[in-house]
This record gives sequence, C-alpha cells and structure tokens, in this order.
Amino acid sequence: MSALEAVKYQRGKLEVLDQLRLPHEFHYDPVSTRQEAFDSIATMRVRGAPAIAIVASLGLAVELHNNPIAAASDSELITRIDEALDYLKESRPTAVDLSNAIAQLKAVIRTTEGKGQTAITESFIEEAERIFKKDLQNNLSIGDFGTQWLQSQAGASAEQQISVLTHCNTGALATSGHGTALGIIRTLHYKSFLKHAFCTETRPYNQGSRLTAFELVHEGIPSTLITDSMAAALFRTKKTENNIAAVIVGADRVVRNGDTANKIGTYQLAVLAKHHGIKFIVAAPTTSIDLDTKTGDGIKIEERKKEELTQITGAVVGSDGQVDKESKVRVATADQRIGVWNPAFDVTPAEFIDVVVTEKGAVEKGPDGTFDFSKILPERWAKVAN
Ligand SMILES: CSC[C@@H](O)[C@@H](O)C(=O)COP(=O)(O)O
Repeated sequence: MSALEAVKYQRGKLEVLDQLRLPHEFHYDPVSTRQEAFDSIATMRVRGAPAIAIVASLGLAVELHNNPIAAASDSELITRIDEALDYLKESRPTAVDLSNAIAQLKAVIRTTEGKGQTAITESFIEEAERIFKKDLQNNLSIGDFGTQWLQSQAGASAEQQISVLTHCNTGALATSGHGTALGIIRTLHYKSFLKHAFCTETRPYNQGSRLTAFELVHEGIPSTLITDSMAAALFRTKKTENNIAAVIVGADRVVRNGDTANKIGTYQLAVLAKHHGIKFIVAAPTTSIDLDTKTGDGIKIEERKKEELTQITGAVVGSDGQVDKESKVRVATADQRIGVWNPAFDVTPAEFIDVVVTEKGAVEKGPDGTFDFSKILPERWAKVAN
C-alpha cells in the first residue's frame, strides 16, 4: 500500500494533489509560481493548516529556483520576496501555520542579507524545504505523545482498545504525511490500541466523507462514517459498546489561552464530549499555535461562498451500485435562492478542551481553565509575555 501524498516535491518541481477530485480521481497539478500556489490554496485543491503553509512556501521556492528575481540589491530582493509572501498570506485567513511559516521565511532571508542574492534565494529555498520535512517529524511525534496520553488518561492498550471520533481531515492529505489528529489515530492503530475510528462527514465541504473516510479505508483502519448530526446519538448509544474514549481533532489556530479555531462543527463536538464524559483532544503542531492572539475572540473566521451549501459535486452511481469515477456531476441540494451563512471554522473555548497535543508534548489545561504554552514555547512566549 502506497502512502498518500498531498504534495510531491523535489528542488525546482512541486506537484499538488487536487483534493477536490478525491476520492474518485487522483490528479496532481504542477505548481511552479506564487499565483499557482495561491490559486490551489484559495480554491481548496489543497487544504489543511500545515499543507497550506507547505504549498505556499514550496510554491514560491520553486518559482525562485526556476526564475530567480533580478534585483538591484540584497535589500531590494528581500523586499520583493516579502511582497510575494504577503500576497500568499491572503490566500486563506484562519490557519496560522501560513503566517508562522511566512514569519520564519522572512527572518531567515534577513540573516543572509549582505551575502549576495544567490545566498538569499538559497536560504529561502532551504528553509521552505525544512518546513516541509519538519512537518512530517512533528506529526510522528504528535502521534506518539497523543497515544501516550490516551494510555495514561483513558487506559488505551492492546488489551483495552479504545474507539475515537474525528472531524474534518487532518491526515496525510492535510500535512506532509501521517497527520495530526488522524496521526494519533494511525499510531493507535499501528500499536493495536485502536478498536474503531468514527469520522464525521464534515459538511459543507465533506472533508470527512471525501478525504478522511478515504484515508481510513486506504490504511485498512476499522472505521465508520457518520453525518455531523449523528454525534450525540453515537455517544449516547454506542459509547459503552465501542469504548469511545476521545474526540480527536486538529486545529487551524490555537491561541494563547487555548481557545481553538478548527473546522466548523468542532465546537459542538466538544460540548457533546464534555456532556458524555469523553476526552476532547486537540492535536496540533506548534506551527498552529498563535501566541500573539490572547483569546478566540481575536480569530478571524473565513466565510465561504453559498454554493458550498446549496450545491455538491459527485460521481454518478450506476444501477449496479458501481461508481463511474470518470463522471462528474454538480447537483443542487437546496433552493438556490435561499440565504446562506457559511463560516468555514468555529472556535472551541479552552474550557471544553482536555489537552493540546503538540510535537513537543501534551499540554494539559491548568486549574484556571486555560493552557500554558510557556514551557513548550519559552522563546516565543518571552516575546509576548507582557
Ligand atoms: C492538520 S489539518 C488541521 C486543520 O486545518 C483541519 O482540522 C481543518 O479544519 C481543515 O480545514 P480546511 O477548510 O479543509 O482547510
């Protein structure tokens, strides 16, 4: 079984899996300019907080490798790269990984100012490649820390397997590989600690049914798809039988007190989990942590177009039950004149979250009901402390 790859990269060449065509079609788009990177992010052909940052960084790296900017001086080159990064930052507003990657890239190119334009361009490309590689290591660590936390807090073991529910897609398709929340589920499965994974459909864009269900089936992980509206009934009727121990989700932005923006529908799952005595885990690399923003009220939530609710794309199913993977149909699912509110994300208050699992360890909530990230991010914390 081959590993799923959202992004294929070698120096000077980037290919990005078009996730809008999944699960019916596997098609990689070449991305070799900042405009192509912007477009594939804004149209959600690639999505997921870490993957967005990776495609923006590597897309510009490929452009700079193949068509270096001819600038009059080092400082002009830095300004021109900054402009390209500021343009990419506007592709999607909520996930902070992109802003963090941009800040990191801007800082690195400044360390080579005065060493010549080739050195500046090279430092950018190397940093973009580091961001890509580091993400995979982060996800493997998140898988380990999350599994250890579930061993200690929920008794997960080969003798006492647990079931979990996840929302949206946080797997290999949303990252450079393995995944964050889905990474913990993968690691639980590899260790034989996982009884069953439930995944939500994740309306309106169906990242759960189109992408997570596909990843779970691809990996042979025992799994069941539910609609978003079935979570309460699942907890009420199947918690004991399946030993449902945790809801595990990813994050687009975890702010200083632990409030977390993630795919719309996450907040209601957190409230339900608390009511049913089920642990609620946010799995996120530290690149998804935003210490500059104090609480969830400061998070900008992306609102998307109404057609995402009133129309759906699918493939034709024949009378024999077979899916015609070549076919593509756009279907209206509502009266097209209805008004629509379509926020892509919501904010789960810290009080509903039990633990934030990062690549640097699991951070539990303090007695004041908030999270303290100062121990895992001492340098970043020092900059915002006052
Ligand atoms: C590891 S991905 C974490 C989050 O980005 C994920 O949970 C999510 O909400 C993705 O939303 P999307 O709109 O598909 O980009």
